[in-house]
Amino acid sequence: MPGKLGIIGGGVMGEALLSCLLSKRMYTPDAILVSDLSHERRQLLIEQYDIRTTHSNREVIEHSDVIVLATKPQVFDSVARDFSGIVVSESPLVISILAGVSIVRLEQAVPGWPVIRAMPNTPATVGCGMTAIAIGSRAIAEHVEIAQQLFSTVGEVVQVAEPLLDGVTGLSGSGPAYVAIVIEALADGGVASGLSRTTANRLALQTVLGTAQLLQKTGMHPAVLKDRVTSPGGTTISGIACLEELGLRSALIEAVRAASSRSRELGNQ
Ligand SMILES: NC(=O)c1ccc[n+]([C@@H]2O[C@H](COP(=O)([O-])OP(=O)(O)OC[C@H]3O[C@@H](n4cnc5c(N)ncnc54)[C@H](O)[C@@H]3O)[C@@H](O)[C@H]2O)c1
Ligand code: PRO
Repeated sequence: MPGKLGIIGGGVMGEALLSCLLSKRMYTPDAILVSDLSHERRQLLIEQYDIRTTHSNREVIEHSDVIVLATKPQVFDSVARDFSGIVVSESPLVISILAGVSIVRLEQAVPGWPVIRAMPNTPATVGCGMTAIAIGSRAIAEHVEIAQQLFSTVGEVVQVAEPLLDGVTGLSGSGPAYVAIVIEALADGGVASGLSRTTANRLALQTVLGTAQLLQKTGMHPAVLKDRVTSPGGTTISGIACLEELGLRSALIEAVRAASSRSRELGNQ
């Protein structure tokens, strides 16, 4: 991908994108400028990735062909003010990963510039991310191509209509946290059954990874895989009966719904 990349907000997600884009050689360190208000974050990013950083969002805006907004949604109004009055010869593409902040609000903040909203997730750090993008009214095919290229470097990409991004946020955006809890809890179960913590962690992690890969590689429906593991009168059905009684399915459904609705709420603030 050509040109200069600017990232406003070098926190968890800004760093996740940055580290994978560098390791996949999509950008060289000298083509990236990151702004962050935190001196500690800037120092860490310089030491870790040998990139340039600044405290000034305006410097990033003036420097970049593609600008990724990666601050918390709660500080969006302040970041939006940094765009006002900036004159550029060619409008940069603005890609926002902020949960909830609508394309309309983004387009008002960057008058005349193309905007794309994206919802990536933290496995992007290791090139296994899942990102959904929604296209703003001023973005043309060339901008969509840039966003597709950028996020396909860090994992998979789907395009959705903007109203669906709240559901995406509740599922794949927040999902790594749910899956991490599942892995931790499976390992706890192993420890409760007498396994060492190290062995239990290893078993839990590889079980989740292997199951996901099996489903992905074969295209098998999850219910079919569940049935294949479950012998009549065997061990698995006892475990499944327990999960059903304690409501794992509805807990996960409600978790995705609650996170999606919080994403909508953040957008209305
Ligand atoms: N963490 C995730 O899993 C994830 C996934 C998808 C999308 N997102 C979205 O990414 C955004 C960032 O989330 P995060 O988890 O990386 O948060 P974070 O708090 O780790 O990072 C935000 C960074 O922005 C900096 N910052 C604060 N105000 C600033 C300002 N005015 N100008 C420049 N920098 C400023 C902070 O110092 C911090 O380093 C959020 O909008 C979130 O909705 C996060
Ligand atoms: N992390 C962000 C949040 O919790 C958005 C999706 C994942 O708000």
